[in-house]
Amino acid sequence: METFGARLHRAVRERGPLCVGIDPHPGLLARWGLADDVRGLDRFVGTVVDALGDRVAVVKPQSAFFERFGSRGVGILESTIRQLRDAGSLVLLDVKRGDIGSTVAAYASAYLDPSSPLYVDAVTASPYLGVGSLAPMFELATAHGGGVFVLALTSNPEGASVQRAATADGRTVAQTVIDEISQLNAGVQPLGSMGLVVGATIGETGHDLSRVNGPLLAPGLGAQGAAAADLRVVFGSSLPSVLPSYSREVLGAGPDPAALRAAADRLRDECRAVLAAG
Ligand SMILES: O=c1ccn([C@@H]2O[C@H](COP(=O)(O)O)[C@@H](O)[C@H]2O)c(=O)[nH]1
Repeated sequence: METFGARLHRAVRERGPLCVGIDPHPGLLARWGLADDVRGLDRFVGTVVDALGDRVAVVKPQSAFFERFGSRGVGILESTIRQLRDAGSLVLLDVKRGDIGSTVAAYASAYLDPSSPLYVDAVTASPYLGVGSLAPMFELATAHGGGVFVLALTSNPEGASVQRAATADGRTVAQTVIDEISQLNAGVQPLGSMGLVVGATIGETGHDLSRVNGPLLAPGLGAQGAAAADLRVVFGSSLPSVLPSYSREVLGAGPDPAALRAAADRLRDECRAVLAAG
């Protein structure tokens, strides 16, 4: 069985370094001329999948925008996941789950067990009940070739007061998360399957990402103000492991499928140039 790290490595080589988020904000539905209801959601997501599913390495549905329509929204999420996987994109579900270990085990089976209707290639997870509490996710992901992206240094300004707080040994909270994930990926080739989320907006923070040996998801590009060139400052020598992620910046180009594709291609090429120069 091929690991998630290996599958991601191949997808990025074949399709380029880009993750596109599916975040159907009410404002975007309106701009696309769609109603803020389940039909509008279905049309919006269908257009994105048809336009991008066969050319983008990773697609990241944001679960919140589906959940807000209840069971019918979650039903659309299920079919979206299936269609994206059929089209060849890796699916990273942005759900930021975290809890005590026994509950994390249930989240793991919801997203990382191939028999689940919401089975995806990877999920985002929150480490604030302790990275160790996420062990059932790491274990199920490893067993089935999946991945987990753990929040480390998030793109929002409010994150810093928690994530950069000092622990008893002097490291920041974020650095302890980074170090624990690095241990899980140690020695794995070509890339570990346990990733981190590090926002492109955060600037130079002095955190050491050099031993992560896993993918670094970089949200915050575009709508939140960061540009591809900022990746250099944030990631330095870790640039080759960065997976740049854009949602509204791409989705705002719709609903014309050709315009969606052009936006994704342009951002992928910009990021590829920055990552290659690193
Ligand atoms: O630190 C983080 C972690 C996750 N996100 C998520 O990424 C997208 C960003 O959307 P844009 O439209 O590109 O701003 C969204 O789903 C967030 O929940 C993040 O922004 N920062």
